[in-house]
Amino acid sequence: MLEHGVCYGQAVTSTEVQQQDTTRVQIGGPFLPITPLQRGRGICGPWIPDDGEIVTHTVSKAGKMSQFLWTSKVVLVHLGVTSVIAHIKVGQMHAALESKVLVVSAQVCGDDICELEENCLTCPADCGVCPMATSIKLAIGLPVALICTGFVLTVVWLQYQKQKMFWDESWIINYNNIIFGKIFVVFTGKACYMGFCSTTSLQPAKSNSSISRATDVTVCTVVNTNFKPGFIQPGIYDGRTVAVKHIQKKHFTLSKTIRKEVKEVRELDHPNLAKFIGGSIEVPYICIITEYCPKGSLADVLLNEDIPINWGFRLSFATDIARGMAYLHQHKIFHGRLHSRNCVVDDRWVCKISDYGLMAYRKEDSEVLSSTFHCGDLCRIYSAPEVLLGNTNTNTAAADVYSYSIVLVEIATRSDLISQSQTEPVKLDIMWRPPLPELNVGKADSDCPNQVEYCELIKKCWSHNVTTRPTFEQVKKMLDKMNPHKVSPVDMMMNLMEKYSKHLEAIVAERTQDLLQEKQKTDRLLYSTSRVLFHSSFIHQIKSPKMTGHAVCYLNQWLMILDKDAQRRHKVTLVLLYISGNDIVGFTQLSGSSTPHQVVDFLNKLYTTFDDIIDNYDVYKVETIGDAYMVVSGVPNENGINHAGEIASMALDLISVCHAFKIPHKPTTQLKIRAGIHSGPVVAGVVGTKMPRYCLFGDTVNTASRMESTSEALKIQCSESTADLLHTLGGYVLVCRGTLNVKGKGEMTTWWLETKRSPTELLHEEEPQKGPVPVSN
Ligand SMILES: Nc1nc2c(ncn2[C@@H]2O[C@H](COP(=O)(O)OP(=O)(O)OP(=O)(O)O)[C@@H](O)[C@H]2O)c(=O)[nH]1
Ligand SMILES: [Mg+2]
Repeated sequence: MLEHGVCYGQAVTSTEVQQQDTTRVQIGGPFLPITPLQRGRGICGPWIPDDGEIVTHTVSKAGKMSQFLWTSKVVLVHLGVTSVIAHIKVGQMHAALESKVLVVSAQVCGDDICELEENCLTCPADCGVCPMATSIKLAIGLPVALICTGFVLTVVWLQYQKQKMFWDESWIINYNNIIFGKIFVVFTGKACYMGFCSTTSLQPAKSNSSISRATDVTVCTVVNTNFKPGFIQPGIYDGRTVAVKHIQKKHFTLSKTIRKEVKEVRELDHPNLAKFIGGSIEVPYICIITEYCPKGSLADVLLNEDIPINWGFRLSFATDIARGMAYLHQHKIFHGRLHSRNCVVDDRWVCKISDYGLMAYRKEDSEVLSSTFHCGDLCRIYSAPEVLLGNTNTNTAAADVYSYSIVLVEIATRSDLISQSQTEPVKLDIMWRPPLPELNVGKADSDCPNQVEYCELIKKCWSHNVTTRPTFEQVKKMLDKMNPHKVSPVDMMMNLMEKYSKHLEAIVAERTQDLLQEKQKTDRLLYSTSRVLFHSSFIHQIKSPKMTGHAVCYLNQWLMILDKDAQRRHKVTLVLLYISGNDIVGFTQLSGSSTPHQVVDFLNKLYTTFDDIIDNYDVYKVETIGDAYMVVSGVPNENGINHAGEIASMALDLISVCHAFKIPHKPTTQLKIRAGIHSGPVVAGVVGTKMPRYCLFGDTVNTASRMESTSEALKIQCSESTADLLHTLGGYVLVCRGTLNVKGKGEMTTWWLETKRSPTELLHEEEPQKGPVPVSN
């Protein structure tokens, strides 16, 4: 059984192990490769034969670990649970120790041996790095290739676009497609503004072009003498308003230079640049079409004293120009003609640079190529000294900065330096500078927030030393520093408008107060007048909330309201009282024998007494004409059949008061009045606009009048219809007068109204009266 021994002394190499197809196992501690019967090499056993029998044997020697030969370890080649039996011989004593161990495969990555179980993925250290899979190669290579191709294509495309843009002629506008309105020019004494008339008058341009254009040129030449040969005309192109700048050229060639210029300006896009839209190249309608800014040029805005421009606005304009110019310079475009008329203000109060670039395109026949400003000598004030001296190219960044300094002065002073220069030839001196603005410093809106820095900026910008002039980027920063809490122009405008509206509100409140006071006065007047003219219920009606919207003070509206009343017929009772001096002498005689003053005094006293009485009844005094006093009941407020009773009771009161009434200037003369009452339908309404009166119309009025005229002094005559109503109401004593031949009416039975029984009298009556009151003839 112990035919195989374990021998020590020499370890095999891994190559050998591989070659010998052995398995290395380790049961703790250093391992030994096991090879079957390598006796020749001094190493033997233990080994496990193929039959699976687990047999091993070793001879142990005691000793220290360091002495090498102490171990009794057995190296097995069988995986799984196996027994390790150690036969130990100490002297004569033999001992066998068995230990069960689990033998596992030991793969060591990093031993420079690529085991079977190992591969490039699990152990690249031993087996080497796997070659890259084709899919990975594709996954990496494809995007890289795509990116590279994309890049190349983009470059090519950009180049193509550049070339395409260069040759592209879509910007060329057919002049016929521009619709022009009539130009109007507003003189403010200092500046001219141009704008549109109503769009209804718009006509296609060419039809009347020669005349209208000539006129337009004349207008503008007159206004801006010598300043500009061209002019800006607003027009409508492609549905939007555009600024059309005509160029006076007899010939036009779309040269490469012009194509290049156009391409340059078409590529520009900045909120502070008036956008180039296109141009017409058809002689003689050569023009450049740009975005139209409705507020006009900066000069127009600054010189218009009606526009409140606080310092927030001014700095905003200055910043806008600096931004636009910085953008232009960034694109290597130098303006060369920067002045306040080439800065335009849009409807949002944003300042934009106009007339930039396109030097060859806009060059007019009359211009010398080298000249910069169209405005000639007068525009010299904007030209940098080095330009005037001809030392440098006309279009330089520094020259633009110099021009900008003059614009800054204009912004600060709101003055027209060009007009002033006409009277000050000194400005033709290249050393000339406008005086630095004297600005108010303070916290108010109208004050410059930082006068020193603003003037410093101007000085730097117009410095004679070109190199010390700031760039527009620096100018922007300086302005930002000056105006740290800047607000957008629209917000500023809103603030201004808010202030303005508050101011307006105060004015409106004041005016409203005045109006209210006036209204109160009118109401008072109206009340007092209407008390005379109308029944109080009308006034109430008119002033009721229902009538809101009808201006109380407008009499015509009253008439409308009251006229509606006329559409109805009312059942009313009317009394007409007529004054007669005595049986023989009527009112005419009475007034004939009295002074007018006495008559007025007398009537006033009488009617005041009457008016006091009628207040106690549901009646409405229709009118008093001379000696006639007409009262009605049943209108405007209907009251069933009570109108007869109300009028009857009132008439009795009036007659009784007449008994005691003393005519002031004839105290001994008994006042005698006649009264006649009739009930029937009337139409009520207000007629006329002058002294409008609530009048009653209808036969009832005539009949009542007949009742009065056929009545007797201090008596009340009633028609049959009134008598019937009074009988129905009860309590009235009526005596039938008999039959009367009434003019226009024929035979009429009439009644005298004698008295009215008091409630107590009525109670004491043993038998209540049935039917009509007993009548005594
Ligand atoms: N409302 C409005 N007015 C403009 C516009 N552009 C120019 N203007 C006005 O038209 C006037 C004439 O403009 P231009 O023909 O360009 O002449 P200029 O600007 O004075 O001078 P150059 O441009 O240097 O030739 C300007 O002074 C402005 O008052 C605009 O877009 N809108
Ligand atoms: Mg211009």
